[in-house]
Amino acid sequence: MEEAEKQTLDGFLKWAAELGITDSPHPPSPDSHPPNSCLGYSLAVSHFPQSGGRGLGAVRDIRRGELVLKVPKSALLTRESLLKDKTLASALSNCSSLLSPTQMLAVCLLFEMGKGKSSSWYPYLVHIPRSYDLLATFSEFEKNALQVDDAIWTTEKATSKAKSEWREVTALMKDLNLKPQLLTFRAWVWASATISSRTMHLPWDGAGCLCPVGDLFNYAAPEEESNDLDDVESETHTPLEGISLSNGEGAHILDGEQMDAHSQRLTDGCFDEAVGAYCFYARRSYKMGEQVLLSYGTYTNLELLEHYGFVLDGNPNDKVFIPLEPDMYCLDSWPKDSMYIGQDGKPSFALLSALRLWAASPKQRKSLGYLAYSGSKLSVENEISILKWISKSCHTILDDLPTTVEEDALLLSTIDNIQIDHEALEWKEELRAFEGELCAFLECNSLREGKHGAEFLISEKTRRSLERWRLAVQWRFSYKKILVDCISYCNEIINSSSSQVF
Ligand SMILES: C[S@@+](CC[C@H](N)C(=O)[O-])C[C@H]1O[C@@H](n2cnc3c(N)ncnc32)[C@H](O)[C@@H]1O
Repeated sequence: MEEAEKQTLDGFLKWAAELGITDSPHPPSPDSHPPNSCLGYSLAVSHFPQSGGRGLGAVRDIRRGELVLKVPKSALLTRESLLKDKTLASALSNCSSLLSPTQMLAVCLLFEMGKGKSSSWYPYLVHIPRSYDLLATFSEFEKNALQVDDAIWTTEKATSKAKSEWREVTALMKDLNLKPQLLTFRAWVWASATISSRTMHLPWDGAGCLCPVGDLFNYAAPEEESNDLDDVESETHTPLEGISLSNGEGAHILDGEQMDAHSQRLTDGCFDEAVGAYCFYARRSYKMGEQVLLSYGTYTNLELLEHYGFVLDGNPNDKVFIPLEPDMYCLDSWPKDSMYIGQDGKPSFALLSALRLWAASPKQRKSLGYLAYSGSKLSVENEISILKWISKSCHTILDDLPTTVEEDALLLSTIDNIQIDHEALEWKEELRAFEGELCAFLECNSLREGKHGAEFLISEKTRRSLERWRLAVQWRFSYKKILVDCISYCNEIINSSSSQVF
């Protein structure tokens, strides 16, 4: 970390301590001086290049269920706290019924940013990232690099939502005399992305809150997520949404019974009314030096990309939906979004059940339908026919995409090399296999190839575009990998079942 960066970080952690933020269960008594940092007892800010960059590491061994951070209500940046500014409050009061809570918080955030160093939140605001990689920030090239219609459509939807929300608040932001650079669509996307990727759930405010220091926890997917329909239905997509893990006043560790009750829940941070603070508990035990992670909720990789701007390798909650005809899902009552192929390449319970019924004869359906509902096979022939159908569908999807999973793996490692070593001359050789896509990247970034290859220095803007291109390729790679694994899974079962038939 550079010296200047370290100094502002130290200043921020001191400011946070003065607000009562602490990683210790034994805060100083009210009449003593606040410590120089809110961290140091359980956590420290550190860099984790493989999982989220800046994050929080354990400075001691931490036990599962321990309280690791407490952020008092008064230290949360909310609409309520920012609306203490009278100018802002009066401007917003005229149009509050026309705007969503998130739009209002975004306007409040931009207004506060406009105050610069005179904002009381400045020590915190200065540490919020200045750019994001959420789908709404993707250029046309980056969007097309996703290749899959569903993902492209989700990106277009995210961009058009951001545009229409921005248009709706433009007059208000002009009334507030925001500086020209804070009135732009770029600034709006920044504020919306800050809220999408950093806010935490509050029971009383639909926009949630920005939680200084608490928003430095990087993400780990909730473990042991089952494919039960109950879980599918109870999934939540609120950013960093919390479910109460409250243990009552003065208690700092969840007991075994409480952990059991909560261990399957979706998050490990929540606002605790009894304590009057946002409380973060360790979801598992950590060794000193390990990164302490938070589960923001259950997300597929496309959802992570849309709401948080990253993709998780081996995300246990990732899914691929294959096209189904209406007669395939009208025979039962499974919701359509429960019919998918899981991250391990296995078809979900509901998909298998629906297809077993669809492939059965009317007579079989009548006499053996109950087996399908309970997740059992109807017959070897029925099973082979549906696995063949699934495998063929996966092949069709893969064949329609412009690159293979192997090509994507190669492109990913090439982009990684470019990110590590910006030697422009190596570009051309390494990327020859992806000439079309490379040309589009160069063109979109107003770069041209010289006679020795791509002769240019990578600007900050190009570096960011390269990162988003990488994310798009990483996403499509994990998507295709699921389909490839599903084909192998189906073939394996078909082969072993065929030997039973013949
Ligand atoms: C709440 S912030 C976490 C702290 C953040 N790393 C920072 O420096 O401010 C959420 C953002 O961190 C990054 N992030 C969190 N977990 C990640 C992970 N497992 N892999 C990659 N990026 C992650 C994403 O950019 C995400 O939008």
